[in-house]
Amino acid sequence: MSAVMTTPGHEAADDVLLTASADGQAQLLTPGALEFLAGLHRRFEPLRQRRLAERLERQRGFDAGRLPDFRDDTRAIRDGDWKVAPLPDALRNRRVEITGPVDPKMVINALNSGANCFMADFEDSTSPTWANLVLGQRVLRKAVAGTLDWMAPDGARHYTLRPFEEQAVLLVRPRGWHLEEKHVLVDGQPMSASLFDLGVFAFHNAAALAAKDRGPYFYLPKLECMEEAALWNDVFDDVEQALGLPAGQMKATVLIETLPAAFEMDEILHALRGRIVGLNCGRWDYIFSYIKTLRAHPDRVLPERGQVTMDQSFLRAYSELLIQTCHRRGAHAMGGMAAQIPISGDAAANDAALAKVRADKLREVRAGHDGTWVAHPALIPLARTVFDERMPTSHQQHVTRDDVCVGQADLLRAPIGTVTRAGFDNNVEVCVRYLAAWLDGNGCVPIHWLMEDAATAEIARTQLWQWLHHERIAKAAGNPQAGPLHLDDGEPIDFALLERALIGLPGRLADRMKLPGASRINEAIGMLDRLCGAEVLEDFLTVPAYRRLD
Ligand SMILES: CC(=O)SCCNC(=O)CCNC(=O)[C@H](O)C(C)(C)COP(=O)(O)OP(=O)(O)OC[C@H]1O[C@@H](n2cnc3c(N)ncnc32)[C@H](O)[C@@H]1OP(=O)(O)O
Ligand SMILES: O=CC(=O)O
Ligand SMILES: [Mg+2]
Repeated sequence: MSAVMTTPGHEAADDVLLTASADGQAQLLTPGALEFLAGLHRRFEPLRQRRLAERLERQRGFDAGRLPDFRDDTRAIRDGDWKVAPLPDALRNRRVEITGPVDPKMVINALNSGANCFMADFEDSTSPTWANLVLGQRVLRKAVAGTLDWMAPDGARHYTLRPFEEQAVLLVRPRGWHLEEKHVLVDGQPMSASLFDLGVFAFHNAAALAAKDRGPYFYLPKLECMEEAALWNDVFDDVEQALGLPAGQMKATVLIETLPAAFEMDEILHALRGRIVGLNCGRWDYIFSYIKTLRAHPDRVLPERGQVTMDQSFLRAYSELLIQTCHRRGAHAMGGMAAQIPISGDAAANDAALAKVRADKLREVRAGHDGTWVAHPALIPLARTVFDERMPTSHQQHVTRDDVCVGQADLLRAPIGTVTRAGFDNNVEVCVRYLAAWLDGNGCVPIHWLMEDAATAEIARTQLWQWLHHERIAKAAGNPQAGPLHLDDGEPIDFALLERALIGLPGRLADRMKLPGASRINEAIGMLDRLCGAEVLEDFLTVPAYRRLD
């Protein structure tokens, strides 16, 4: 193999070019690993591109007035009597799962947290700087090997892992199909971020996991249809063959977090039936996807973010359909993330936040979910108590929810509500602060004591766009009388309102210079202004933002 030298000291396999360098990269991206990644790229990139083109085509249909619906051509799958493969022991009891970005302290804290599972996240909560990705993969490799430790920079605390049997079961969430890894060029093309994240993790950890009677377990984000699930399945088959793993050793849990995917839950389970272990209600991306998918439907505008709660009927329908579908097929129906995190220094506010999380978990366990997510270790006992009290068995697949009857209209019904000035301003603030932190390498931040990540920020961004463009969209949809939307105090939602909110924002931020990503706030303001002003809604905030990273 003739190696191509890129950055001095960073070797790449034939026709693989690494365009950046980070600590420990040479031990991770060895010639063997790069050859493996190049193989994945060459075999699957054309299909990925086809699936992405189909997304655009599907969206063109929705923009022309069509509404998402259950497919006619897959009726036999929905009506058929089949089950997914049996679940591995390690993923039978998933009542509390903690999630978080992949820095060493987080990973150690999460694995030690007492949760049943830990989803190490390269997607919504990680800003994909090259340094973060390389560090994250190194950290996970050490975690699987049992050698991970971390010293706090001030030397005050040394973090080490609990014994393996006491650790949460590790699942990894690679980035979605829409993202590229620009630092790895194969034959001159950037490789898929999904294939990079999954490929590097599987390549380095499959053998060590197999030795512990585990496998590479993944959460798959932002799928839109069964063909995308089938693509993942082909990738898993290919990786298993290449690494000499038994078929089906790699497991998948799919996030149902796009509106189109809610109409294909059976089909997605079927496409991955040899390895899928569950579906998860990724509620934040789902709300974002609802807005994005129905952007050209002026009768389906959502009220402000705070009013779009899981008890709204379209979200209840989605989660109940997910439970019914999973339990019919022998898969777990995982709940999702409440955004509240513990509030320090204000006992009353903390009690109120925890009460909201408790109510959310209670709703999930009563509805029939087999487990749930928490964003913070302090929420684990609360979630565990709620599930232990009402779910004495390791899961509740016996709750078949035959009473649930969800049709197209139920999944699409827009909630009635309002947009307040505070809600509008909060969307602006969340977008700007999140984007600034993300550009600075931090993909998950607390803002006003709520966990904010790429999915929650996307809701804020797309809502602003949808409200601001409502009059134009409504006229294009055939309503020449349409006017702008209004705040509940009567002020029109227009670009003047946005400009005032953006200009006033820096002055409203207390201790601005201490905020994560403080130095990039003006850049984030400029980006949000452009994203909101564009006639065409950008599909993902992280795509233009990624061009500014590294
Ligand atoms: C929509 C979705 O996709 S949801 C999934 C993606 N989002 C997530 O995973 C959110 C993960 N959560 C987080 O990143 C964090 O909880 C934040 C950013 C919201 C808040 O973090 P912090 O401000 O550090 O919280 P806080 O100071 O209260 O943390 C206390 C301790 O808990 C640890 N901690 C907080 N959250 C987590 C977590 N998710 N996993 C592991 N440890 C955690 C902190 O590292 C800290 O540890 P230390 O005492 O050893 O220093
Ligand atoms: O990934 C989870 C979500 O809610 O989005
Ligand atoms: Mg998500």
